[in-house]
Amino acid sequence: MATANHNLSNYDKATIPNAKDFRFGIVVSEWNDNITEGLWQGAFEALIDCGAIKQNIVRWNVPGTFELTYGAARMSKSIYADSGMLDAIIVIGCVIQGETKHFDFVCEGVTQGIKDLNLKGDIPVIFCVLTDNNMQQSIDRSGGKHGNKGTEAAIAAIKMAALRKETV
Ligand SMILES: Nc1c(NC[C@H](O)[C@H](O)[C@H](O)CO)[nH]c(=O)[nH]c1=O
Ligand SMILES: CC(=O)[C@@H](O)COP(=O)(O)O
Repeated sequence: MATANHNLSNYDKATIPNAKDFRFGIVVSEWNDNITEGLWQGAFEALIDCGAIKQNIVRWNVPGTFELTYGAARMSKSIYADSGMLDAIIVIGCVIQGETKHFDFVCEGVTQGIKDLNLKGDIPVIFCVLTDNNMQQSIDRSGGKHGNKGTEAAIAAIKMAALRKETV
């Protein structure tokens, strides 16, 4: 189903576990920050709406989407003295097609990198990366007419944190 037929901000709290006991890490790319800040806001607000505690949400910034993999890998190894390991990580980026093939390599690199972290690591890493043809498509998906992919990612993070807890 294309995003055009599925608003990214829609969720039913009755189908989502309470997030009050979960710890979340969010790694945010600074490239296209007019978009990534909107995605961050959507994710943060949805986590809080579903019961997460503000002190249990850790944010790190990285220069661009390609660095999200390293940021998530380092964050997954970080022990938070006051709360222990994280329960889920969300990586937030926005890649927009330019004049060259660089778009393809950044998108492929982050996709494979995050996939590998999910296969090899113990903490689920949620892929909140827009890979758009133009800025308008990114605007539409970061709080515009198609909703907010950050919201969608937050719900996925809660559900995967619950799955991880249930399958220990
Ligand atoms: N063009 C975009 C980039 N490019 C930068 C890379 O992500 C990376 O930071 C650089 O190659 C150094 O390693 N990043 C985005 O997030 N979005 C873009 O549209
Ligand atoms: C995704 C990118 O790296 C891209 O926006 C860079 O633009 P260009 O391909 O014109 O150098």
